Amino acid sequence: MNAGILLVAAQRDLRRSLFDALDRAGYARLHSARDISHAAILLEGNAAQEPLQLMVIVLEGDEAEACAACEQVRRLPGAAEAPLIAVLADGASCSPADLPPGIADWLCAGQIATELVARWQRLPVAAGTGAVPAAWGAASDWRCAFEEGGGEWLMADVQSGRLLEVSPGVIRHSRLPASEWAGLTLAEAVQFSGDSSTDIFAEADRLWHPARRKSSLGYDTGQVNVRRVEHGGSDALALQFRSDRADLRPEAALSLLSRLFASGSGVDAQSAGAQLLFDELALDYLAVWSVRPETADAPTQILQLCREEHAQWPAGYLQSSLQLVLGGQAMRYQSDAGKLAAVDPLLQQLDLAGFVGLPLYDERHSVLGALLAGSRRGFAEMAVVEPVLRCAAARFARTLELQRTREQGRAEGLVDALTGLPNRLLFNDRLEAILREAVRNGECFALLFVDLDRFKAINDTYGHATGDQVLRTVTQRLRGSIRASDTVARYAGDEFTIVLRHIVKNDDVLRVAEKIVQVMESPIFLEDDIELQVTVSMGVSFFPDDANDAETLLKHADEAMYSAKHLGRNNFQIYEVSPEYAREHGMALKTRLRHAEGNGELRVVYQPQVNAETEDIVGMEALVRWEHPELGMISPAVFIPLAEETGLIVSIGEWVMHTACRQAREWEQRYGLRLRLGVNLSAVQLMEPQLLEMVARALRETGLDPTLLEMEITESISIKAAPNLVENLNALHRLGCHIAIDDFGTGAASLDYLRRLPADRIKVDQSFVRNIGVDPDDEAIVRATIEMAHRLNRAVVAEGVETEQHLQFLRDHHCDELQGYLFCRPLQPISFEKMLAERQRLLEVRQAEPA
Ligand SMILES: Nc1nc2c(ncn2[C@@H]2O[C@@H]3COP(=O)(O)O[C@H]4[C@@H](O)[C@H](n5cnc6c(=O)[nH]c(N)nc65)O[C@@H]4COP(=O)(O)O[C@H]3[C@H]2O)c(=O)[nH]1
Repeated sequence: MNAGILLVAAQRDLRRSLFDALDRAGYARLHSARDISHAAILLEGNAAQEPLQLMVIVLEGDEAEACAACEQVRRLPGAAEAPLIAVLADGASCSPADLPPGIADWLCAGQIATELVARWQRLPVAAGTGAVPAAWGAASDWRCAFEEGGGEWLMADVQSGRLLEVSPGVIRHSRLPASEWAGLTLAEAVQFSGDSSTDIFAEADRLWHPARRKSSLGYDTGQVNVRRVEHGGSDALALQFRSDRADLRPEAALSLLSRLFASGSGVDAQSAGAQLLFDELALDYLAVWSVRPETADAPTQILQLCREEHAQWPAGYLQSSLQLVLGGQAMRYQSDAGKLAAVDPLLQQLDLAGFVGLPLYDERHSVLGALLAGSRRGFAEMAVVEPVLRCAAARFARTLELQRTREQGRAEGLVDALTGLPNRLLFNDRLEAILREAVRNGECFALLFVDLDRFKAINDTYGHATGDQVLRTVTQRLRGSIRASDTVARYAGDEFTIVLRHIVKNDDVLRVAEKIVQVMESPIFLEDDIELQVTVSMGVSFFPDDANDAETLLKHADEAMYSAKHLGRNNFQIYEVSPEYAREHGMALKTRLRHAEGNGELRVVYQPQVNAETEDIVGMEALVRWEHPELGMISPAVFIPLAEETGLIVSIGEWVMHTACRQAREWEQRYGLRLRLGVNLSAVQLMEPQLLEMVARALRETGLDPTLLEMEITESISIKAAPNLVENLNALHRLGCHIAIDDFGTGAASLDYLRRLPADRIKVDQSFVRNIGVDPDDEAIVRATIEMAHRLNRAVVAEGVETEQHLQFLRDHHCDELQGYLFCRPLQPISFEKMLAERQRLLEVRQAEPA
């Protein structure tokens, strides 16, 4: 039995690529972890310390960080002996040479899809770990190492010391036919430098030793390692040889790529990257050209390296190879580029035998330029040179594209001159950034597409100057209707776009949309006593409910805006998915949700609650997240209703309860802080006859003091419609747990709730808190709620505290505790723990200071 494969990568897309690569190859039991603590949680069930089949860890940062990460991963259950493959992330500043000992192999992040499985299968250690693919055949037979990939392996009989077999890699790289190897002794084939070879053979220690391997030119220097294996039923020695020869090998190519990627992406980095390619691939010519198909300008050379100093450079239009590449044709000549010389004066002059020409493409696959590389000797290892050049070409293309986008931005400006709002270009950029952040934090946001009704008529009747005044007034009104953290932009002539961030309930957005429609209805008074009324039609789409990407979200909001126009203008419409799509999408999500818990895709994050006066932490709310392998972080606002519909909420809720109680107990023991833990209970859970038993079990198994646990129940549950609700809550109260009423003020039964339920605390809903300083009616609700709760001896927590103004108001009105982004966002356990440790450190420093 083995415990499966562990994947550790901080970046979601890398985690995804690792998972996909192994999943596609048919490996089961993949534990995909964000970091070491997450990995520890996933391997928690591995108490028997079953060995892991493989561990793949993506390394970021410098050498010390990489070594620390490898050491930590080794300490996980079942990880001590498991083969470890390191992946160097693009940002890693450690080089392959710095990698700690004990790494079975390494590759670059960009190689995961193509290389990971092949490398794993090529790893000799893979053979001994059980569930390896059938292609490996009998685990004890080392023939697999000979059949897979291009590595250099030599196998010798222990008794006679004679070679049994050499891999095709040895034959290829030594340039000696198989017949030359047959019958040789190991000592004739490989010579160790320094040490006595017999000792090394005897110890078979798997360390890399300097050595020379026979070749057509005498010997190639390099390194060798030796292992004792069973081969074809008898004892054998397996030697793996790594040549130092200048010829580019896969390993050298990967190392080159990793250095290329580490060289950054600016213009200087581009020259440094080109120089690296030129030196390492031993090129005689390397050039990068740029072309702008939208203009009639001739292509320009942006970079050139050449060993021939006195070449007469023909103009670009005379270089037929360049013209072909700029026309989108890739060229690839291993050693016969000479035949192009007749038609290309450059190749003729440089006398190139090997030549590769690659178009540089932008995102839309238009040609932006060309990469040309040539060698007089030809390319011996074309199978390696070409992919390296392709990766380099993709990188040059990205830099070129970025430069052009920046130039375009500067030329067009990013801010609309009339209204001072971001223009379409800047808005699109911001929307992408908001989207990335929302994915990272599992947040929802709304996109509003606002179109002025009949604006053209205003322009035609009153002139453009009046039209401009109207647009400025509309801008002010839009800005006044949203929060500072939201974004409004002038998307085109009379179209505006708005992003409302951090939304918890879709109803909050509807309130803002209603408000915009209303404020627009007030007349606009212009110079010359002109009074106008401008109305808007608006469409709303939601992330992630309606789409996961910016383009589709905009498209959906735009479609909804057109339905608002069709419905008589001066209104807003929410994007509605077609019933079939909703059904399919919902079904697919539900199916995935069934496996989310088992697949380890659920996470619990924790948001601190602080004392309103001291701002010191007094509690935390546990909030669940679903890290879907394809869709990214899914907000509970999306999947809790699905979980409720399917009944899965019972097991998900139980998992959250256990995880959060265990975490709270751990922090309590480590920091001695008696932090209250708030856990949400859904209506479905509250009606469950086994609720009390489930909570009692979680408390018993984790050892958390019941008085530290607080159940958060939403006020929108109807007491009448929920059998067992009052009994369940009374029983939980008797157990010692606290009860908090969540979203207070949003339901119709607030007072009834307070009267009939054993509530200790109420949480003022964030839709009211958000409007402090904006809407006097909502301020009055917050004030009244605090007063009433205090009169009934209940404590009050305000949710969604985002600004200093909110804080001041709540303090002035004696709210007890606060929760919101002003203090802290919901945090992953590792970050929450860092915060607790930092708090403790500060306290200790303060105590140590003389009074
Ligand atoms: N805009 C804004 N938002 C803030 C701020 N401070 C906190 N929030 C968000 O407000 C929500 C507070 O949780 P809630 O009202 O219980 O509302 C929760 C709760 O009703 C439900 N939920 C979350 N976890 C669970 C769970 O484990 N079980 C159940 N049954 N429901 C859960 O999903 C709802 C949404 O949760 P989240 O998306 O995590 O959203 C959280 C939190 O991220 C702020 O300053 N500004």
